[in-house]
Amino acid sequence: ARQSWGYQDHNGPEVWHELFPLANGDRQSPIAIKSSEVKYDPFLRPLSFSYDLTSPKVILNCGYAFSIECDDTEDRSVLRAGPLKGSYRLRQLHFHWGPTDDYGSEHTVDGLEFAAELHVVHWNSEKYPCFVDAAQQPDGLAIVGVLVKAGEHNSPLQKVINVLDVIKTKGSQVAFTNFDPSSLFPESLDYWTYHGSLTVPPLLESVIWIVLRQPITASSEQLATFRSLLCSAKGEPACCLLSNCRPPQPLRNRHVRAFFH
Ligand SMILES: NS(=O)(=O)c1ccc(C(=O)NCc2cccc(O)c2)cc1
Ligand SMILES: [Zn+2]
Repeated sequence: ARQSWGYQDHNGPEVWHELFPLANGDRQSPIAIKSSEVKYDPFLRPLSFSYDLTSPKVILNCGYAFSIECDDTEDRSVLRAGPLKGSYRLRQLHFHWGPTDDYGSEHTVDGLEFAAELHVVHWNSEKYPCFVDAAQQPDGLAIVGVLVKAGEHNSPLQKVINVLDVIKTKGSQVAFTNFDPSSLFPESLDYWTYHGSLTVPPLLESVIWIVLRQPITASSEQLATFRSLLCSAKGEPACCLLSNCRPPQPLRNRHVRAFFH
């Protein structure tokens, strides 16, 4: 069978459409946010989230990133309000990064690329019975995107970085709990919002994106640790996951709304 997808030339974002035709859809993510073209929407509300420290359960190397997987069998950690109707249950959080500190975010702002990007993934547990079902619906998922720029050491992030050496190879995982995902949020919860998709295959167009305006920082050393993860499994020739960011996709017939003036 054809190689599965990845981030190298032979299986990366430029050829995903061969296996996943949605890649050329009309509400794909990420996008290039142009602040001059966003529209302030007075009906948008402040974001409201409440995360239970014990929701995170494991951290795993899924081959294209590492993700902190949460127990989403009940409504213990939820995101509400903002652009959302109802409440969205926390599922997992993960990062995207690039080969150097000069780029690696997925969303860009006024042409600016950041070093990395955090995605906090939630699904509409009021309307749908599980994540997989919600992922098939236009209002099924809500993902908070946090831009990461190279700079000061990030101490809440260090708790995550400290375990990456234990999940070096694809498919490895380790227990990871007593962690508050909101400890990674910036002080301001100002955001842009638009309707988009998953940024990796299956690229489903089921995401209400909430991109925070204020970036967080991470040190160059912390960012370098991301790149030391392997996309190869144990026993395979080592292949570093140097980059796992998809470039911005056409905006097509979409508008980006701002919560702030
Ligand atoms: N980069 S992203 O935040 O858009 C993102 C979030 C979640 C996922 C994800 O959960 N993928 C696995 C998946 C998705 C839909 C249906 C499935 O059965 C599995 C992928 C990308
Ligand atoms: Zn992501």
